[in-house]
Amino acid sequence: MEIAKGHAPGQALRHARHLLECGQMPPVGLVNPLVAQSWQRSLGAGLTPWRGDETPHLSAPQLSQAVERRRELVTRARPVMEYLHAQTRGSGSMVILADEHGVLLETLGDADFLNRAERVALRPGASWHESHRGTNAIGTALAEAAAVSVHGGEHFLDHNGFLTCAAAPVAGPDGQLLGVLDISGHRRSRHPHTAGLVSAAAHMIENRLFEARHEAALRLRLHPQPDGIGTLAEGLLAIGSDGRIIGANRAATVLLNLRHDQLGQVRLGQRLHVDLDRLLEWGHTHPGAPLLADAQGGQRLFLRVEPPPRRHSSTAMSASPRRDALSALDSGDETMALAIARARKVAGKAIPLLLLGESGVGKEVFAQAVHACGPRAKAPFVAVNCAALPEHLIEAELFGYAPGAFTGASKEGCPGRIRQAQGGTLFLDEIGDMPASLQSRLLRVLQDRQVVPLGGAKPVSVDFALIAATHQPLKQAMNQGRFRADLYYRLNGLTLSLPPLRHRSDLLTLAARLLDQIEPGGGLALSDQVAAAFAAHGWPGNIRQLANVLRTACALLEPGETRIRWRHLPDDLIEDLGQKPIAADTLTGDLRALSDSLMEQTVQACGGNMSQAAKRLGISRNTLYRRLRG
Ligand SMILES: Nc1ncnc2c1ncn2[C@@H]1O[C@H](COP(=O)(O)OP(=O)(O)OP(=O)(O)O)[C@@H](O)[C@H]1O
Repeated sequence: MEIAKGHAPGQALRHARHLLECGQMPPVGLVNPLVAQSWQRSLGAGLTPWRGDETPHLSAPQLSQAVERRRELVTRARPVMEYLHAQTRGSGSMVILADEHGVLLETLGDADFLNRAERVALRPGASWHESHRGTNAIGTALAEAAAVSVHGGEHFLDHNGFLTCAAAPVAGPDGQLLGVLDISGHRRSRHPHTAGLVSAAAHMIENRLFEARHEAALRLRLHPQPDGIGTLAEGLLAIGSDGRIIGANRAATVLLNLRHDQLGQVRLGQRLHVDLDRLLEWGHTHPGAPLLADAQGGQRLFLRVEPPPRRHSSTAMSASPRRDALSALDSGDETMALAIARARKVAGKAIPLLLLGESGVGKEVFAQAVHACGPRAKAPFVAVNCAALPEHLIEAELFGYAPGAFTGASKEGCPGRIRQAQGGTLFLDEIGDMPASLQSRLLRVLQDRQVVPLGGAKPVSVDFALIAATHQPLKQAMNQGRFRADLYYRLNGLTLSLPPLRHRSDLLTLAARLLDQIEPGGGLALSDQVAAAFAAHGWPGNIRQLANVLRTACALLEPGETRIRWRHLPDDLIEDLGQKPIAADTLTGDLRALSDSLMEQTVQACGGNMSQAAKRLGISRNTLYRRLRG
């Protein structure tokens, strides 16, 4: 740690000490700035190079209390200290663990290099705080919260000049300084690698503390290089069941630009572009394999995912089952859950599915999920919107045509959508709008499992699963003669009605899932007021409308903002929501009154606890007080 300008290193230090002993601080540059600052602090504490502040040794009960207070640190540090001791055996040095006050808790090693008085000073219970012993590696590492080496005359007290010491602080998983690890020996035994060894060992202890603290959580190991994972340079993250980062080691805080005081507040998605469900799935299906992810700052990091052990399945996250496309549509509504269960039973069987439901309830999404969960998943899913095509084109679109079959037809011909679905699933959307002339042709295809392209004589065999959908009451259309009865019965192997959004009991869960799809892991949520208004709204456009509203709202969020509030909603929706306020008996249609009333209700629900209510509402306590005062 010695530096010298115009002096040989030893000379510079001797000169600096001479000045110190004459009561002067040496000029800048004569000793390492860290040492100079520490000397300054030592003088400020009233010490002189000849006299420390010899605080009494802790008594045995006091020492056992101090050890008890740092039991976790001592337990995790001991094997690492033993390892260090093995590495330094025979070098005449000691491995020392001190607490955050500089009190020695444990020592290991050869004390032969010490005389009797010195042995007492390096026994557990002694304090090496800077204010007692001036500049020394343990005290100065604590004061600087950084790894420090102090050699010979750099020690403030003259009588410690025979020592060479290297120390590194040890922080807990929440960044709190817990203590310091040190190797001290006779100055003759100085070794250039000691400082690095101590720092690496302190990291090792920190990682052991981290793993012990977060053994039940989802943990991520990260590094810019795949080979860096598993080394002391790796970042460690612990993720809570709600997706928040609850623990990070020093390397992870640097890699993710994270402060320890942000732990528990920042969500993983705010630092890494990853989806929590996907991470968990990866961890289970690819144990040990690194996954590449982009950090917010643009850096690419390799992650190793360690899912929480299964025995801790009480947390929501670890309990989350691996989901396929159909169960991903189940967010808690009973009617949907029943539809999903029934669809799952017929997926892959030669039973046509007819999906009924208002526009935007997710019929096509449902059909895709049925396809994805069946044995035809690897073959195409082909959707045809029967209402969107002019009548004369539907025929060509569906059945295909031979080369030059009609004016404007391409020379190569066209296989048609039905043949494109070969082996997979044909989804006929808005089947209720299919012209009568085509209904009979479609019926023939379904009966014969053959297609005759327009202008072609030869029938072509086809094999596909059929799912049809309509927002029209198809049975009524059949009864009124607008839809062929025989086709109706061909289509409806199993009819499932998907509920409109206003009838779904899981609207808010669905909204939360949509938000997570829009910004995976971003921790976006509706404010309580908006959530309450959404839950009471009629949603004529169903999930399509909700998804669009949320997409726009997310685009309007300010950077760092995660709550969707009134100001993020389109004016026409706010009007609609205002016309249908929730709890109509207690509220007027006025939005201000609506939100005031919600605030009061929330305060009541929180038993008058304003902080809790403010947190739930996503506003500051001051705003809540101000609004309630009126
Ligand atoms: N479970 C869901 N999760 C996420 N988004 C969904 C879900 N269901 C539907 N959506 C979205 O809602 C929109 C409408 O879905 P879809 O096209 O499946 O509805 P539909 O009932 O077939 O509508 P239409 O009858 O008008 O064709 C799409 O943008 C889709 O992405």
